[in-house]
Amino acid sequence: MQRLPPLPSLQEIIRIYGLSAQKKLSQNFLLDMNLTKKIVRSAGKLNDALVIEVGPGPGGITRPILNSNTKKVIVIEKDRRFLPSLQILAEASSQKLEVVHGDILSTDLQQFVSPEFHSHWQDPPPNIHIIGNLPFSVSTPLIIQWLHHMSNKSSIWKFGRVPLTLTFQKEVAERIVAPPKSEYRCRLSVMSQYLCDAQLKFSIQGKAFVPPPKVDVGVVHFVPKVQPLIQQNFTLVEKVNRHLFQMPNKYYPKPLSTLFPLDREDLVSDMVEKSGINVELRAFELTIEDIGNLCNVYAEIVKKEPDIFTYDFRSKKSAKERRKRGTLIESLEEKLLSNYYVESDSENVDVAR
Ligand SMILES: C[S@@+](CC[C@H](N)C(=O)[O-])C[C@H]1O[C@@H](n2cnc3c(N)ncnc32)[C@H](O)[C@@H]1O
Repeated sequence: MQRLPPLPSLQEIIRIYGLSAQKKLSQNFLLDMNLTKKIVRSAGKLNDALVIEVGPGPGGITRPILNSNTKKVIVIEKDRRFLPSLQILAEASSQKLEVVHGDILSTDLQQFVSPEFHSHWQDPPPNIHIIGNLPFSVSTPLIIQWLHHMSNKSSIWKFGRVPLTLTFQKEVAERIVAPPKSEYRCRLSVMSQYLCDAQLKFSIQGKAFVPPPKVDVGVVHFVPKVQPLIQQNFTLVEKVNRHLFQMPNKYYPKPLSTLFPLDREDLVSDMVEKSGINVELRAFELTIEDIGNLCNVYAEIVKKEPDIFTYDFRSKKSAKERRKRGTLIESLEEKLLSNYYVESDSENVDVAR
């Protein structure tokens, strides 16, 4: 097994290259190698794997990845100040490591996959792993972008059910894995869980980072499901969820009603009746199966009346009317995640902003 030769410590690398953490890039480094090894272990067995690490910074996670008997490692880093120190790792790894300078939000990962790693969607996941400890402002829009790609089997998901191991602000990690009735249940829970098996592996206290962020961090492992639990297109599922979770604590017909113009209450009744879901369930109590039923009925309606899909309850006129009727309430969840969701309903929308 090829291991890295002795190298300067991460602290020394940071000092030698003057790598101060930049606030504008939300750089918080993990220098405790026990924790970086634990993150890498939570990705699973990496023998002979192709690993893509996003946001390597000074290389605290990259080192244990290189020491895990991996075949090829690609790191994608936006801040060019880290490139020389990552290059040292590339040389020490006999060029097993390839350093890419770029922004992960606009990088199509499929370019890094050679045919030997391809597999089919129905097969067990390919030996490709994506790992990253990114700034929170990047990891949330990124997971939404990637969930969208998984749903289309596009980008790197052309080559099978590539798993992800990513860090998030702990509260967001808890939301990703939250079951129905949990106080953390939100649209990110549903969007993640209808497409993936998502597991919160462990948490890391904020104070373990340098400099320490004000919040703790959760490490989440995602494996795409062979069969998504909702069989509708991502944009439609995202729209139904966005409406439901504007008011997670209200009986679900109320937030659902914002999907339709005010004079089309008949369609709300239609959805409730056809889905057969108890009207006394609140949005946060719905299971993914329930939400899947609602999406199916909504898709039927939209097929018959395509204009319904483009109806926007926040247009000036309807927003005013709805405010009067109390169906325009900003929830806490909305505030936390709103920056990470596009407001447009077009199919080709890039969900990362
Ligand atoms: C929170 S730091 C973590 C660094 C390192 N992975 C660690 O655990 O110590 C996030 C890293 O992601 C990089 N980064 C931030 N935004 C990025 C983007 N859009 N694409 C690629 N890298 C990015 C930062 O420059 C920084 O190196």
